[in-house]
Amino acid sequence: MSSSSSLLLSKVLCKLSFQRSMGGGPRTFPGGLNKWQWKRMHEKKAKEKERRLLDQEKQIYQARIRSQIRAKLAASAAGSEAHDREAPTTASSPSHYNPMSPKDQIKALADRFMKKGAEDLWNQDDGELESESESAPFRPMRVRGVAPPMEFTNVVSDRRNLADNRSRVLRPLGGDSLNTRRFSVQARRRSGAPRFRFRGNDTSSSDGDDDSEIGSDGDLVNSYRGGNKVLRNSKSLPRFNFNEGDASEDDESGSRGRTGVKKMMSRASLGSYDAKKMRRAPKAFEGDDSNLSQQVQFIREELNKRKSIGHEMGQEQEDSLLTHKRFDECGISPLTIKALTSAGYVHMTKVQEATLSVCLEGMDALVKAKTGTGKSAAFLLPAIEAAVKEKNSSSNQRWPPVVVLILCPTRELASQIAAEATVLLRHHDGIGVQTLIGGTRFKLDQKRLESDPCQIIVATPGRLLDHIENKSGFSVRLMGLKMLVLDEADHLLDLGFRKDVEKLVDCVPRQRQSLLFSATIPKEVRRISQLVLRKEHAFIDTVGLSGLETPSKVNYQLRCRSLAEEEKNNVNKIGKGRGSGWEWVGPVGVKQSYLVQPHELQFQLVHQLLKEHTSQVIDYKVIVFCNTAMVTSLLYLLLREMKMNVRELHSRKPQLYRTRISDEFRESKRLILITSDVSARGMNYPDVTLVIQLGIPSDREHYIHRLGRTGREGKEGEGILLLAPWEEHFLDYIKDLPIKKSQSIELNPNIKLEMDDAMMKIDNSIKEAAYHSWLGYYNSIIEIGRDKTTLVELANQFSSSIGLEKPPSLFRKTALKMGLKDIPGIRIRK
Ligand SMILES: Nc1ncnc2c1ncn2[C@@H]1O[C@H](COP(=O)(O)OP(=O)(O)OP(=O)(O)O)[C@@H](O)[C@H]1O
Repeated sequence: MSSSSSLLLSKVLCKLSFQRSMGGGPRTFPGGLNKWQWKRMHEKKAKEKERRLLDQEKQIYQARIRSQIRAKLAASAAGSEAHDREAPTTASSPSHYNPMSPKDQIKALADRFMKKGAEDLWNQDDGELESESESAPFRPMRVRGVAPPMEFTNVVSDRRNLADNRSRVLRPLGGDSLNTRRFSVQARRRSGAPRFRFRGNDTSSSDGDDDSEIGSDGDLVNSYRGGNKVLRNSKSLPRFNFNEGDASEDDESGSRGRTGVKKMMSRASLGSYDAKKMRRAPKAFEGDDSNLSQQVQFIREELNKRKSIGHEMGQEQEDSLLTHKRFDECGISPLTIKALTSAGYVHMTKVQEATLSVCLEGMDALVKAKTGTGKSAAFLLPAIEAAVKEKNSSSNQRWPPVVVLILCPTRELASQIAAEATVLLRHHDGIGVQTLIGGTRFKLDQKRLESDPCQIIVATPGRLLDHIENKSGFSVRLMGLKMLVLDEADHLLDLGFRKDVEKLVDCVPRQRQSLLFSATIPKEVRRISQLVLRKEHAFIDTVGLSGLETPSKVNYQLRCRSLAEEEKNNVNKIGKGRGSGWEWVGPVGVKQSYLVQPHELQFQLVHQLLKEHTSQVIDYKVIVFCNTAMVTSLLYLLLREMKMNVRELHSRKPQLYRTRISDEFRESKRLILITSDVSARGMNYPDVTLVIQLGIPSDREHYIHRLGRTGREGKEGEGILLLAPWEEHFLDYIKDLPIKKSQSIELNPNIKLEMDDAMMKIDNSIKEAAYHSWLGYYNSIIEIGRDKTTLVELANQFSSSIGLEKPPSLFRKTALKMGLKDIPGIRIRK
């Protein structure tokens, strides 16, 4: 020991003994510092940290200014000279930015940074970065690797979207252009309405079920989802434009160290998709003698021609979910290609095209794509490739390590994904997939894991944790994990599951690839996703500029008809079919509408809607979503009593039953499924013709996912939301979606009598449970649950509408927990 260090040590010991002799608690801190030194050191550290953050903010701000100037310069280069001269001034003009000085701006940003939840530093309050210029040139490029230097803000935005016809006609023929892809971690355009939130109701049980319903004793269990109070602002966020001049912008806007490779799509390879075809200026007139009317006529024709080219191409792209890119172009192993081909997958869907290369490169990704657009295959293919790679590199072990772990929120979804993986793995010997889901015998899982080793596991979080905690060998197998996938990521990161997911993430190696997929990715989830993802991850959003997560495309259905018919009816025609026997018969896609009806009439309304639909659509297949398992059960029994062809599926049913019903519904036509939110996400039931949502969904995301059970793979579908008058406020949260009020339906009084009869036949215990779960569900909704007196009145109306003489009583403890103990109309169980 050197003399200086021994001196220091003796000083520390001396100080300690002095303090001990003075009595009281420890007065020294590590390194022999006293309280004040310790405090000062921390203050200094905090100041340093603050300064660093301010520096970062400053850089970001400067990058924004530079980016703005470049964007303006680029725009003005294409536009007028006058604009060109103004560009640098406009960059900082108050119309685009806050009228603050840069210094104030940085300070404001830094102040906000210190507040809770301020990680998303570039939100709408920062003022517009730049306008969503329609005239901004579309320049396809390829971005590889995003390595942001900062903890919070990393922006690499590729704004190639399909919002306008110009961009639509540019398709990634060569394979490298990702025109539907946008990369970013923060500073992203917000799609819409504020997040509709529940105050309570943990809607997920640990086994991954997704019902919000009463506890096992029939009592109301109201576990709180507190703390999630972040409201989303509906204002759109500005985004950065990338163009040829943006090479340095990547660095400046928070991605220092990133190796950006931009590939310009060759004009030759664009073939008929050359967007410039549309943008090219009309041929110049030569000679001065051409008269003005000729010129006008020429320009008109030219414009019409361009319009029709754009329309055809845009329509072609919109119509098809598939892109031109084939699976055999992207380095997937031949055996997987063989399986894909026999499953009928030749071309990629948009989300697959946008994500596959990134995921195959080993990068972490957060992916948002519409429901029913092939997200499962988009993560299964890289997962299979990871398993193949690992199998080739590792020796034959008796129990191979688990290479890929796929987490799903529900058991049915896990089974469905495992089934899809099995199909894709059919030609790969020695690579297996297994499910670990609740509701099955734990011992059986263990036996399967031992007898049938697998590299890919699809699991619900609760059961997976059981295995980790109770089977030591299993944790060892997880040490070889290479890829973690979260399907329905926003739901898995929501409060109901988050703790489990956090624990699971702690049990797997840090050196892994993580992929998060969902049709909905709210702002909070973007932030929380950092729990799982590396900082350097890609955010891939194929939902596009419309920001509509629902399959709400509006295209034109063309129906062939005879010319004679056309002349007779003089119907509305559009470009392509003009004069050739085509007519425009209106928009198709998923038709969304809502109906308002008091709760006591809603069952009857559902019955009437079902009757109408089943009489009109030959191969009908309908899903009716209820908010709780017990209301699902009641409606099912009621409709069954009324001789409708129904099935029920919710978390109160045994797993074997659930699997059987799920399989039956998948295979069938002419069947109605009454279900709770266990079927809301990810379930791929082909050809669902109608989705009815009974009552207010728990949030905007649930509405979208439930609706997404219809209109899959680009097919048509219909969604109807039934609301009570006091539930109409929910419409504010989905006002950006194309949902329209439906014409009111006159209810048949005879059906009412029939329904009352059927209701009488249902056991009172079912109705009581339905009442309890109804009360629990609505009590958890902030807007309704706040006014307890009204809530209880409404619940009592519901109770009498389902044929209960008086409202069922509650346990005192439950009433207390729900804040309903002294509310008039609540009966307490003695
Ligand atoms: N490349 C492809 N070619 C043809 N069909 C495909 C392709 N990719 C996926 N599909 C089909 O599209 C359907 C929907 O796929 P999938 O269930 O993966 O959608 P999703 O985006 O995960 O939906 P959700 O958001 O509801 O979970 C499935 O029937 C699947 O077989």
